[in-house]
Amino acid sequence: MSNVPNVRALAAETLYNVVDKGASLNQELPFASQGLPPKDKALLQQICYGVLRYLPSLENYCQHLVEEPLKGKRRIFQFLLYVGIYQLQHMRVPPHAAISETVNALQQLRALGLKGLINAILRSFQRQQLELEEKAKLIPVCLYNHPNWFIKQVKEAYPDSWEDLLAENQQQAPMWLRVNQAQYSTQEYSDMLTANDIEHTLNPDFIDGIKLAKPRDVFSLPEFDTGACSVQDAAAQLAARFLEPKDDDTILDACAAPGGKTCHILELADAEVLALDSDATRLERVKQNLTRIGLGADLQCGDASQPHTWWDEKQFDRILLDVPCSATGVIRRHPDIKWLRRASDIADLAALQGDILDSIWPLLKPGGTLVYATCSVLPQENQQQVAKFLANNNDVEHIPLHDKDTPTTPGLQLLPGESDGFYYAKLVKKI
Ligand SMILES: C[S@@+](CC[C@H](N)C(=O)[O-])C[C@H]1O[C@@H](n2cnc3c(N)ncnc32)[C@H](O)[C@@H]1O
Repeated sequence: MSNVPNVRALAAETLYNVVDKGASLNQELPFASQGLPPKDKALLQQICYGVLRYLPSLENYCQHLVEEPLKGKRRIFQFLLYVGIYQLQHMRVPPHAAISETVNALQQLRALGLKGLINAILRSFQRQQLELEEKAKLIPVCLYNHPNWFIKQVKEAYPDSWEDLLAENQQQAPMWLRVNQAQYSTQEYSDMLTANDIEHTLNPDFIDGIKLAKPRDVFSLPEFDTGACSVQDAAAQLAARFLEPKDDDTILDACAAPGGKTCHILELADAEVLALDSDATRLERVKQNLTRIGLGADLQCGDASQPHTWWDEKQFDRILLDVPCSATGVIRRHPDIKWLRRASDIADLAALQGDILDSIWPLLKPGGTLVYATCSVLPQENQQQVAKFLANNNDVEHIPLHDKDTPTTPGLQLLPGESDGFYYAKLVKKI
């Protein structure tokens, strides 16, 4: 027996932990990938992402193909079936190899007795594929491969573009770099990439950013280890630019971990930054990121909605509020979000965000700037949140970020495409 773990078995276990047990893919994948050769790591990632992207269709095919649903501990074999069908439907693996490797996974899963059943179901899928696909397309959840509650909310919010948004969520997100302006200009780093034959493009809407033609290992990027660039989506790179940090400013980054935006602020200005986060483990990553780029900030573990527990009563020149959110703008990067989030989470998150915004506002100096940000596409967490804040407070001046940014429909909403889905609003405290 080979000592190399079977990737399909690992994928079935990972998916079972995410979908049935509610674990996050971000935590499960590195764990499952431990010790795998790079090629198998990439395959495991591709299969897990793919199954999560197409989960409702895969479930639907199996409802037609499996006489008795696999329940309890046997649920893991249901996920193995999804892994097999996903390969047959979407990957370039030759069908005989997809089926035999999936059946071989049963050895690792200690269920050789199911060989005949899994083999027969996958072969039935092959025979009935076209018919099953047509049937599934009649059900909206399977046609769009998103949960019903989310389809309904984006349809309401974006009556003209909701289908494009859902289709975009099914794509692989591009890999963007943020050039550390304290070390190189974007053009200088672009030239370094060209000299290293690394294909990429620039976009004037994202002045610190470079989009790679293909994802690659970060350590193959020039001077990555000394902080010349960082991996960060283009939309996320707008936060620090909208904040406009200046040398000697005092700045609060109130929901800072893992620190992408903290680092960007410090790359743009020699400012005094307090990076706050309520999660001590995630705060550790802010430290690691700062160390790599060679810049420093004060780190504080604390709750942004309870400033009296950590604030020294000195107001800040600028505040970045990158609040916890539904992350529905980054489904391309985290397809598990579709299945981990519930409709009821949105109202809870909006209440928490409102609470944080109200609690943090007094910490801003008169004349100071606050940037509110989420990686959500849902108005409840974005425009509606900020419109309510503007209506309830008369010491806030709303600063438009584009032509249609008004106090009743405030902010800039980016939808997934060239960048991730993100929302920004800029507020200044009246003097
Ligand atoms: C969207 S992430 C921030 C990403 C970060 N700004 C970056 O660019 O790397 C939101 C963060 O808010 C933190 N958080 C959640 N509730 C919080 C609270 N009540 N107070 C402070 N931080 C909180 C989470 O731990 C999480 O790290």
